[in-house]
Amino acid sequence: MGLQQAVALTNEEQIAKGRKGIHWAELHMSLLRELREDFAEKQPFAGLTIGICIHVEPKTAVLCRTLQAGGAKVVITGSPGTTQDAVAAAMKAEGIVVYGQRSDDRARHLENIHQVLGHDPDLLMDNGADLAIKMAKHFDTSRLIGGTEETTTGANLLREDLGGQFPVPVIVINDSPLKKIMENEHGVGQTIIEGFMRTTNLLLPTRRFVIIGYGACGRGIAKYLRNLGSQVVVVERDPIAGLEAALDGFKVAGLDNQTLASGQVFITVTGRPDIIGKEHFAKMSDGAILANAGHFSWEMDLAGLRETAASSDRITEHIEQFEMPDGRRLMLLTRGEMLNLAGGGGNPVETMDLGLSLQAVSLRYLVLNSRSMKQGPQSVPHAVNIEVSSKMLKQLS
Ligand SMILES: NC(=O)c1ccc[n+]([C@@H]2O[C@H](COP(=O)([O-])OP(=O)(O)OC[C@H]3O[C@@H](n4cnc5c(N)ncnc54)[C@H](O)[C@@H]3O)[C@@H](O)[C@H]2O)c1
Repeated sequence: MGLQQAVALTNEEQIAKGRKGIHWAELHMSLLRELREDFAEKQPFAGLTIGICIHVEPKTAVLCRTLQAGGAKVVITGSPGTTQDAVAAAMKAEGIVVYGQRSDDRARHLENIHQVLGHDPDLLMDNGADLAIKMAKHFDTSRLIGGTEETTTGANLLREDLGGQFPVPVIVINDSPLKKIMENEHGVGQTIIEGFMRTTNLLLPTRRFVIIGYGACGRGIAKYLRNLGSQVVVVERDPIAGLEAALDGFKVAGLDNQTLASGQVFITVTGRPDIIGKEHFAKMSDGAILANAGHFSWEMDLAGLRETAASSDRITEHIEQFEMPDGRRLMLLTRGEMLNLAGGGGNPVETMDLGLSLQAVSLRYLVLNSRSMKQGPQSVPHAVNIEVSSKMLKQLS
């Protein structure tokens, strides 16, 4: 099938399209539907504003509706490159305040974060600590009750950049064993492959992948790829995680000359910056494909790649070709943004039902208990994990 011509939709058409996507997600999000009924009755967020930074797409729209049903004013922005404009239009039509659009870059994203914080939120739901760090540095935090943080990257930033100091409790959703198992491993594993297939239209069996980072996400990607016949080499800094990869049957190697020359696809998924740099680009083979599954595109030195390349050319919506001075071509997928979100449909609906229910139940927990909790980043309370896992187990079995 050839490329389809993009046709601009009217706002009404965008709303209708967004609503259909949200409807499909909601049909498969039984945990959030159940919570929505409970929240509608008990109004745990009555009079409160919840400031959110999370990908704007159908599943998070279902979460926003759930919080809205519980009495909250919901103000949201997405992450650069992942906002679905039709979903944003449908959310706005339901009274949710949405900032941002798909074409936003990092600078525009930071302006959107500022706008969300301008609504004086009582609760924060963050994805990459953008809201929390900006609020701690530039806004009055006196009315803040607490917050949640979705990602490993955000938790690292809170713990390292702010030294764990934040004036209210922040529940780190990613620390929940439930999210690690269901979303990071199985959700990301399945959908990074979907993103690769959709953006490249290439065969998986026999293709040589190098997965950098063998945490929950990397483990999922490596295992799903192997199940589909790909050859996988794992690069891992931590010897414990490396040992686990080896025991799971993968070749574990450094990002050395041999790995760089033989790899056909490199996927970063560490949550850390500058994992692949100029010295690595210099040794990759002609046609090597670069993709990222980690939260920020900073895992590859893209500025360095642009600087070194003799020229670059966008050859499809999602593939940019960089011609190096020696004639080799490197192919960057989805601008280095998360491949499963920027190039695919994002994590499977059921995994997000679990992750986003952890968010909703944690926010309710903060409203009821924040005064007795310690300040700063902390794990998901046991009671929240038990409530959500029991419901999910019932659904899946
Ligand atoms: N794409 C998505 O939908 C999605 C979903 C969840 C999480 N994430 C993101 O994916 C990233 C990884 O998440 P996770 O839960 O797997 O984290 P994790 O902390 O469990 O795993 C990261 C792994 O990377 C390794 N690592 C760090 N620096 C390295 C280096 N220089 N070389 C090799 N290995 C290195 C660490 O040792 C660790 O084992 C984070 O940025 C997270 O926010 C993305």
